[in-house]
Parts: sequence; C-alpha cells; structure tokens
Amino acid sequence: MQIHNLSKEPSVLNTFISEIRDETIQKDSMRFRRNIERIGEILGYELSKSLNYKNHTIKTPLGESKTKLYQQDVVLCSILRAGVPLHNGLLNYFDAAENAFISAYRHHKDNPESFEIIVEYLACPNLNDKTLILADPMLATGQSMVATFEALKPFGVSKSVHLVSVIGAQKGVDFVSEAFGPNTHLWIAAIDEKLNDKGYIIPGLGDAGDLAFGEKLQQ
Ligand SMILES: O=P(O)(O)OC[C@H]1O[C@H](OP(=O)(O)OP(=O)(O)O)[C@H](O)[C@@H]1O
Ligand SMILES: O=c1cc[nH]c(=O)[nH]1
Ligand SMILES: [Mg+2]
Repeated sequence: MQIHNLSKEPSVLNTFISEIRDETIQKDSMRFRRNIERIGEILGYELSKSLNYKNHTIKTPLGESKTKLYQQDVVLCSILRAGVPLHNGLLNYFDAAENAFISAYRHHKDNPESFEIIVEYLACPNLNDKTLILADPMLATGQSMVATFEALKPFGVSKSVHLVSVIGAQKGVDFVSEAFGPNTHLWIAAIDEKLNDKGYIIPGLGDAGDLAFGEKLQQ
C-alpha cells in the first residue's frame, strides 16, 4: 500500500485540520462538517493525480484545446455516518462518480474497551474494473475499512482501491497497510500517535460522527 500523508508538507490543509481538532471550534457542527468536506476536496484533488488519463480535444468557440482527462470510472463508497461530509467533499470533485454507502459502526458489547464492527446497510453499484474510493474520516483500528472492503467483495473486483481518511492512528494505518493488497493507496491528512483504551485516536479530535451529526444513543 502506498501511504500519502498530506500533513508532511505544510499547507492550508493544516488550518482545516486544526479547526476540526480544536475543542472550541469543533463545537460548531456546521463548520466541522464543512471542514471535513474541504479536506475531502483536497484529498480528492491529490488522489486525482494518480488516476489514468487520456488525451482529449475540446472544441472552444475559437479553436481546439488539447488536454488529458481522467477515466470516468470512479465509485465513491463512504462509511456512515461520519463518512457523509467527506463523501460530499470528494463528490464535489468527482462529478460523475457512482456512489456506494455502507453502515459500519463499532458496537460495544460487554465493556467500553471491546467492540465488534457491525455492517448493516449496503448499497453499491458493480465494481468490476472500476476505481474504488473508500472514505471514512477516522482510521482508528482500521477494522471498519477492512470490514467494509470485505462486504463489498460480492459487488465485483475493482481495478484499484484508494482509501481516503482525515485522521488515522499509526496502528490503524499499519493494519490497513497489511490487509490491503499492493495496488492500493491511502490518502490521509494526518497520522496520530496512538489509540486510547476505548479505541479513540490520541490526540485525534473526539467522535467525528457525533461532532458532525450529534450524539447517538448506544444500542
Ligand atoms: O478504524 P476503526 O477502529 O474501525 O474506527 C473508525 C470508525 O469509527 C467511527 O465510526 P463510529 O462507530 O463512531 O460510527 P459513526 O460514524 O456513526 O459515529 C469512524 O467514523 C469510523 O467508521
Ligand atoms: O478517535 C476516533 C476513533 C473512531 N471514531 C471516531 O470518531 N474517533
Ligand atoms: Mg462515531
């Protein structure tokens, strides 16, 4: 897996990351969602540089312009709930992408320290020979990404896989790096040091789904 950690090079992206982490600014849920969306746009732009391009000639009113355009074979799959604003950001740039949605949540069983990933809802187009982008803002243990990819297998074999995430823990990055094959990429805005005993990224930002959409009752 090729890991593209965008925070290695300082840019305006750092401002958006700082705002979603900041315990005061992140309380503005509209700003939180918009910042995740803006980060999705930046990650999508960087990812776009790795796609396949073909020569095209565009007729302008005054002549012809030669350019290269990417192959329109992108399927954008996001993990509910926190994936929704990231999905919107990516879709802002991949206009004609097909879309898949999957619900994968961490179900805490007997104690807050242990959980299993529950996949319930899945809507997905044919993935054969497509460019699959799997998006989830938080890559903590990496189990949600791996469980999602497993659940997508009956829908076909994509020609390439791109994971897109905002903040990851090194442990989760190592886990997906091992689980996904060589023809895969991870596009990520920041990689943090560790997880706490409840599987939250430290320093991270807290609970992305709750910050974007409000607290949910535990099932
Ligand atoms: O890498 P992992 O250890 O699998 O954890 C990451 C997952 O946890 C969060 O989802 P959560 O269960 O909080 O659901 P939500 O989006 O509905 O809040 C997050 O959005 C990821 O999907
Ligand atoms: O730190 C974390 C880990 C999982 N999900 C979140 O929203 N935050
Ligand atoms: Mg959550």
